[in-house]
Amino acid sequence: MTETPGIVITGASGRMGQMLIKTVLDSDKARLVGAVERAGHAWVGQDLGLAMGGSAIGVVVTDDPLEAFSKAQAVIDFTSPEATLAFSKLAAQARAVHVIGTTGMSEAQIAQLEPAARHAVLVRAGNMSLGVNLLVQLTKKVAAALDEDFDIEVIEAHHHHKVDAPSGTALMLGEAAAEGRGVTLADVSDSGRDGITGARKRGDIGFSAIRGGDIVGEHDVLFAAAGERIVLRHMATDRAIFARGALKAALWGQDKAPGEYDMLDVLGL
Ligand SMILES: NC(=O)C1=CN([C@@H]2O[C@H](COP(=O)(O)OP(=O)(O)OC[C@H]3O[C@@H](n4cnc5c(N)ncnc54)[C@H](O)[C@@H]3O)[C@@H](O)[C@H]2O)C=CC1
Ligand SMILES: O=C(O)C1=N[C@H](C(=O)O)C[C@H](O)C1
Repeated sequence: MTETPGIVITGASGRMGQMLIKTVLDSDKARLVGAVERAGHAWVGQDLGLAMGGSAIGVVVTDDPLEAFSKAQAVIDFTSPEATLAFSKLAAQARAVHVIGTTGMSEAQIAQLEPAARHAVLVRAGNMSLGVNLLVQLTKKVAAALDEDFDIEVIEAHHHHKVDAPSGTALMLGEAAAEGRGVTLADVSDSGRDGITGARKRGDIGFSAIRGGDIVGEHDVLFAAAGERIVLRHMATDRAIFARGALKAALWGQDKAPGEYDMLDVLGL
């Protein structure tokens, strides 16, 4: 019998790291073969199960990503832009599928993933859930059907720890709306309104961010015209939806040619 793919989780102690570890441990389609944390983190050198407050599982948390990746068929990475860039090179070296959930990457950082994608499969998405990826397609469709009499606004809400705005999901939805309208998001994006901003420009796609408490992630795409409004909404109440999507991507990537992919490819949407 062939072994199931071995998975390494980076950012093991994080909100998503811990959810991903539970998801892989619960799955009969994959094995957890490594867990990576940043150098100096209290979990490094500890058994992962004990560090998470349970019983020992025989996986020791390491701060040496290459050593961990060399034993794996996939790396699932929800960390920070800088860490993700470094991991992309090492995952490519190990020929492991690199599933990237990290958000807040600049255009320049995203461009720097390209050399890794020549040697390995990269799957990157600002949101790995089935629901949001369906919403992306719906947004594109609705935007294509309506003209600029409908103002498009993307409104997102997240927990108070989140460090980037607009969220990766909001940007995916904005891109989808722009694509549906046949425009480039960078030309029409309007975020961070404050002060005397002037009236809204026709055709702009606006972004607003709410941060508070333990909100997992909520996204509205509002199409507002004179006399009527359409609201497309996704509400995440459990981070398991992102972890399930990421594991699906890691398994999907096993027999794919090197290159950059997203969750629409994985889900066939
Ligand atoms: N694409 C998606 O579906 C989703 C994406 N995210 C994104 O995932 C990222 C992480 O989110 P959270 O888990 O909430 O953050 P978090 O702050 O709880 O976890 C990040 C973890 O990465 C670790 N880390 C940072 N640098 C590292 C390095 N060089 N080596 C190893 N570990 C390192 C930190 O120590 C921390 O444990 C964010 O960018 C967030 O927006 C979150 C949820 C869903
Ligand atoms: O940081 C988070 O928590 C989330 N980040 C992703 C994003 O930036 O859209 C996905 C999800 O909304 C949760």
